[in-house]
Amino acid sequence: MLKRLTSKKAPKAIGAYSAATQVNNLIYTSGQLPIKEGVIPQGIIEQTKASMDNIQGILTDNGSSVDYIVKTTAYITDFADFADFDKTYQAYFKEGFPSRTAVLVSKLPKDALIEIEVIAKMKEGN
Ligand SMILES: C=C(N)C(=O)O
Repeated sequence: MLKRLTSKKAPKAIGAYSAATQVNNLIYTSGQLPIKEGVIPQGIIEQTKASMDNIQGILTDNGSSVDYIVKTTAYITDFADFADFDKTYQAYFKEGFPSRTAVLVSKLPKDALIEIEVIAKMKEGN
């Protein structure tokens, strides 16, 4: 089973992608740019929060949550931001951290500093 997912808690796609796709009991989000209320906030801390809030919204709207994230990939444009990104990111997790890959990239859409995508399991019964 393959299902395209949407969420009112995440920004509208800026291109040809769905907020996420569900395959069996796994949700694959698209890369979430740090768009909050239509704008990209300043700085890596606020941008990390915005991307993670978007991910949280997509997951909770679709029968999952950040506690069910299996794997995260974070794309960052400046590794000088890494410590602030990491500290902000880790506050979203209560029971250990998902697997993660952090990748340095030269540029992101809308000149964002970060974009985060996740693979998450559905909660039992969803
Ligand atoms: C923002 C994106 N995830 C994209 O353009 O693919």
